[in-house]
Amino acid sequence: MGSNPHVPAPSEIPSELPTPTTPLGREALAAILARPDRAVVALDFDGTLADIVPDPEQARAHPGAVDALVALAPKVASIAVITGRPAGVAVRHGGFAGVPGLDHLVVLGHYGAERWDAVSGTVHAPAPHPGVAAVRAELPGVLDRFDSWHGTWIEEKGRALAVHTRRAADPQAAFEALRGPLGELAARHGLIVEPGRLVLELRPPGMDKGVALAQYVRELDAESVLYAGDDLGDLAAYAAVEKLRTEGPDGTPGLLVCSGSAEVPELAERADLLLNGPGAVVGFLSALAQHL
Ligand SMILES: O=P(O)(O)OC[C@H]1O[C@H](O[C@H]2O[C@H](CO)[C@@H](O)[C@H](O)[C@H]2O)[C@H](O)[C@@H](O)[C@@H]1O
Repeated sequence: MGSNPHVPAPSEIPSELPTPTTPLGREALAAILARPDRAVVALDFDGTLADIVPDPEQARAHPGAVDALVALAPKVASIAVITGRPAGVAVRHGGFAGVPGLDHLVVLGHYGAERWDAVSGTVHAPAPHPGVAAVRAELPGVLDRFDSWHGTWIEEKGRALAVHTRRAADPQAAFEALRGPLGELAARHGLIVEPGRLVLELRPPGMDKGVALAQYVRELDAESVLYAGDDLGDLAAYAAVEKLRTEGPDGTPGLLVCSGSAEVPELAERADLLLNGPGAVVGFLSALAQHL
């Protein structure tokens, strides 16, 4: 990336903000501070804006999350939540609908296959993949063949099915035991397995958070991007940011934020800024809003 005279030097990052540990991260944060109106802020939901809980139905945005987004929204080009959840579920659990100040929020659900926007309040989505109905019919029988079935359960996601092992007697053993068989089942019906935090999701191929994020950054003609995530499904978005940094004459500055956990070390290794879970992510977004 060439040095841009309009972008402050990374040393000018306010001391109240956590400093990214990488030069590219510091450069990206400086670019966001210099031209926030050209920055896209993209955020994962579970594990990043919402604490991880045993029952996905009980997950809610961190208490300070909506206020932080409201403070940030008028200062940046756009805020997008990019999640593996159905878009409508993330909107409901996040408390994102009808919030003054979040009138332009976008939620890209099912890894980008669905799109909800606050302006219309509706979800746009492609036709369902026929493989999902076939997998729905066979999945209970496949799980019954394994002892690790006890405590595992199926989350019905409409366009996908997720097998959770967090509440199994040995969550990691159940996850490992089921990964192969569920991969075979998914492949037989043209689906893929998306592994996550003690969850194996059987879903249609062709879309991921990286594709969704790159498309959104292009759509907004953004000059910088911040992406925050915590799980394996967020690695595609990390890769998209890494690619955006290298494209074009100067690249698009990108800040990779990790909502850290002991469960997924893979993101921390690639992040520019490691934060201690959703509370710290929300604190960072609030502090960022104050400095824009
Ligand atoms: O892309 P995300 O917003 O991070 O969504 C990924 C999956 O999140 C949910 O599962 C995770 O959170 C649950 C609630 O805290 C937790 O119980 C589970 O162990 C985690 O894997 C959700 O249930 C999935 O459908 C999402 O795909």
